[in-house]
Amino acid sequence: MTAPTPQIPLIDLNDGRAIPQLGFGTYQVPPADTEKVVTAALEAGYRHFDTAQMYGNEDGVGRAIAASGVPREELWLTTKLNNSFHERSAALEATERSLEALGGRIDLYLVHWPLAMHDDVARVWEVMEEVRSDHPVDSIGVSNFTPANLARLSEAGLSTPTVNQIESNPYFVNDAVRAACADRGIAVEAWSPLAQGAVFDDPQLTALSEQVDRSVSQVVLRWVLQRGDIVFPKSSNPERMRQNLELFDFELTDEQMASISALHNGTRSGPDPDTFDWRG
Ligand SMILES: NC(=O)C1=CN([C@@H]2O[C@H](COP(=O)(O)OP(=O)(O)OC[C@H]3O[C@@H](n4cnc5c(N)ncnc54)[C@H](OP(=O)(O)O)[C@@H]3O)[C@@H](O)[C@H]2O)C=CC1
Ligand SMILES: O=C(O)C(=O)[C@@H](O)[C@H](O)C(=O)CO
Repeated sequence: MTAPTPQIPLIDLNDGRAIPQLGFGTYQVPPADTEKVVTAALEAGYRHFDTAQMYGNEDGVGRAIAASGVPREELWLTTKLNNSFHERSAALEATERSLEALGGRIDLYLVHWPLAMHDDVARVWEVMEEVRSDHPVDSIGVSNFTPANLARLSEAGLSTPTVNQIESNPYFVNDAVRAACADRGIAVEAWSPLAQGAVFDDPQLTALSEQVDRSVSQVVLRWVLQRGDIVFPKSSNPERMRQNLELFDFELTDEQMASISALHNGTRSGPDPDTFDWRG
């Protein structure tokens, strides 16, 4: 039995398409559990899923979707080109594998990490443009791109990515990169919005959650939405999946928003894009 999907706002992309602002993340969902977890998320009402070649769980996402009976046009599927596949022929092969796993169509395909310490980001972006022209890949974007990486694409005369998926949470607001994206008309997707669980130990967020009578998770996710970013929390727990969808019947005041942003202390939950070059 599938729950009615809540009214989730759409964010306009610079290629004329529109993406649901709230979805479901699948990092650290083990491949063996993914079909079950994504099935539970579909039942909770999620229709937008974020996966990646790096996560090794695209097959499970695809199986859950195929078994769900949810019409494909009601879904949004994002996946990401892995770090070891930036070179053209490897990228084309990896894209074919992702398409096969995900049922033949990708809504949004991202360059997962820039690897700018080794490669010219313009080269992988040219490959992404080719993929979009020649494959059932509707929109292309980037992830973990710095302002310098974005500038390199425009200097090379290439198209503007639709989105930049970057770390953003109360401890690492990432506002300089968000501003660079806004200047270029690039939508921001906020990864690890809950700082991979660190927000739950925060006394100030606990106090605010008691004040507004919402969970800490709901308060933080609402903060992300009111900042205008796209977000896809991960949970393997059906009750928490449902809770993370219930974000559209309350609002944070400007003062409450500012108090969350003031928690920024520069602590990342994940790697720094200027140095991360893992190639699995
Ligand atoms: N492009 C990139 O480089 C990256 C992209 N991402 C994307 O962003 C998504 C979200 O980020 P992610 O790193 O997964 O971390 P999140 O910030 O979404 O936090 C996930 C953690 O929070 C817990 N949690 C979730 N909801 C609740 C709740 N309501 N109450 C209590 N605990 C909760 C989960 O535990 P439990 O499962 O037990 O509920 C899990 O431990 C990823 O899944 C992935 O899709 C993430 C990192 C990097
Ligand atoms: O989740 C992702 O999309 C990531 O790229 C990160 O998890 C990254 O691979 C990492 O944190 C490795 O430790």
